[in-house]
Amino acid sequence: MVLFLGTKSYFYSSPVLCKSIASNSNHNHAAHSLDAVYIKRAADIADSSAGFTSPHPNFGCVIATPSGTVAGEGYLYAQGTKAAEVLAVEAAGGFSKGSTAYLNMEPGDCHGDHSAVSALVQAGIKRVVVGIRHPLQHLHGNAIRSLRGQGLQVDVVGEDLKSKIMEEARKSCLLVNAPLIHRATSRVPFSVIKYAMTLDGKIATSSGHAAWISSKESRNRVFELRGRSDAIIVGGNTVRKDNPRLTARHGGGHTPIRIVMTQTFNLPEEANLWDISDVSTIVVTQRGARRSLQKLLASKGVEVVEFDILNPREVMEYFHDRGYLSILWECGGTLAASAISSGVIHKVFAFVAPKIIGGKNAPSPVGELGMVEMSQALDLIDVCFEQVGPDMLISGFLQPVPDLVPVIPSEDETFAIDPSITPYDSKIIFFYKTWDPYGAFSNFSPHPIQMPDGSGSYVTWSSAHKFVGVNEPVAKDCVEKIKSAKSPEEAARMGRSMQKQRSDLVRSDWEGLKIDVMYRALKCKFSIYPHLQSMLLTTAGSVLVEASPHDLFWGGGREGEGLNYLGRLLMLIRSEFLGECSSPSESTCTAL
Ligand SMILES: NC(=O)C1=CN([C@@H]2O[C@H](COP(=O)(O)OP(=O)(O)OC[C@H]3O[C@@H](n4cnc5c(N)ncnc54)[C@H](OP(=O)(O)O)[C@@H]3O)[C@@H](O)[C@H]2O)C=CC1
Ligand SMILES: Nc1c(N[C@@H]2O[C@H](COP(=O)(O)O)[C@@H](O)[C@H]2O)[nH]c(=O)[nH]c1=O
Repeated sequence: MVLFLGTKSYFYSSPVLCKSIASNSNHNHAAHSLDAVYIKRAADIADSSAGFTSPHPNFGCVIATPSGTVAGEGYLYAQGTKAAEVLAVEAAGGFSKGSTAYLNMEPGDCHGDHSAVSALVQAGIKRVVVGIRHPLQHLHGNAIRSLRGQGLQVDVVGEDLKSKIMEEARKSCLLVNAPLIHRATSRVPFSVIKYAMTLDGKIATSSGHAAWISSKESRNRVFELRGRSDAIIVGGNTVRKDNPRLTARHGGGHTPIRIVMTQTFNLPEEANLWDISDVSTIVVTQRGARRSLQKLLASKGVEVVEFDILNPREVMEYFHDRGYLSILWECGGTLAASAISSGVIHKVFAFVAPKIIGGKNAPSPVGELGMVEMSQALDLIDVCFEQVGPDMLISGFLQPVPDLVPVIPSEDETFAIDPSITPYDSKIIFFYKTWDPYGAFSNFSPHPIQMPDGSGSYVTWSSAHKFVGVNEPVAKDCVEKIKSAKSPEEAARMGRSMQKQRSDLVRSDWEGLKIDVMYRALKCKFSIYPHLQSMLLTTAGSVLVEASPHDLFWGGGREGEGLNYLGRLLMLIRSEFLGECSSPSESTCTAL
């Protein structure tokens, strides 16, 4: 764990202890470290306006002179205000000439406004470092192309600048605009669930009283979280029990709208949420529920939206279509469970107060999820711990922030990989667990192979390849252990754990090699097990996607954010079999 410094953000807050974001490693790429620092700084300042404006793209720009000193900074305050780049160039004045501009995100330059690009060009900026490309398809790459076209050197993190520290810097850029990125890659807004619970895991007493569990400091923090959201949502029971206001009382700025989700419409006629003088309220309900009360609330100015099927996913898709980027769920455990199991929650903020209230029937933050074993628990990613007043705030992601690299191949791309797929008419076959109908496509299927490892010896599991040829006794020992692993899972686990403990033992050319090793292993597997080859051939015309929610390189991710290299290779091999191409791996590998 490491202290994550100097960041003021909705998504990770300072000072915090974060479980897996940063590393203590020596920075091998010294040349990158300054770039990384300034890209992170650009992400930090981009966040400055959040909470005071509706969640919109957050842009920050830092201008550093050739000697590495900051000459100017700027961030976009709101849509339509001066671009971050313009402000930074103005602040840097004459020092801009020959300097480097660091941008957390490629400028949008939408609606014909090219002010960001023009400002950088006219100021004589020599080099631009871009944290992430613009996530919206129609803007993706435009500004970068334009800057390059006008002679500036543009380095995009993750493309032109690759290293561990650059990867961390890039992550800051992804996080600061997570809601926008979600909008570009998903059909639901970015959703955060926040709750306050006692040390014994209760969000209210058995009678339903909850004011207050968390401290004043924590509640002030919630006001800030509200200000960073487009809407706050609660269930009908929270309205009945708490009569909440759900306003962002953080000293001005953006005020989110309030949403109530009720099936029965069994709501009070008088409630704080029906006072829409400062901010509006939308009640979403089941079609036909208590029309007379609907009319009464409508007469007070409350908007009522009826759904044929009222569930969190339908509701989130509806608000996504209405343009909402980010939603804060402040409901009780009943609705929370429903939202989590619908897969619409991306981040959790849990305020834990050092209090014990007890109560067998006192509610907890998340109701029934139907899980029976701890192995089913949802693991949070990038967990942060922060003390807020007397409370502990624990936050983390339930789903990774999507990467921006296009994912499951586009129709054109797929056609190029495998011409048997007709664009516009392709079916997607997902596989993941070995017991799925196409589970044999998984690398964990029980079909061992013997494949040459490049050093004259044979290995069963491709995981061993990443340590092959490394002249270190531990690496050699690891290769031997992986070779004798009982199952592919065990081999993969050993490989992962060794890589985690001793990343220096992974062969230096592994990144460039792993796709080829996987290709050869798959070609071998599907060559020597005829029934697997037949199964692969029966999928001709379909897109194959490994539905791994965790592995964003080999798998397709939960929401299609993964690169799906396993699926791509299988499609390639399928088309080779269909075209009766042969490959050397067929003759050099065997079944066990
Ligand atoms: N400490 C904390 O952070 C918080 C504590 N609380 C406390 O929690 C208690 C209320 O918890 P809880 O009853 O779980 O309240 P919820 O906020 O989860 O409300 C549940 C209600 O949501 C509505 N709903 C609509 N659609 C769905 C759906 N698909 N799935 C589930 N619910 C749906 C229903 O309303 P309807 O019945 O109207 O149809 C349901 O009864 C109160 O005592 C409150 O004080 C609440 C929020 C935060
Ligand atoms: N009890 C509890 C919370 N409860 C949440 O806050 C809502 C009340 O908001 P408002 O009326 O705007 O002050 C309430 O309905 C519930 O959603 N929040 C917290 O941060 N800490 C707490 O201890």
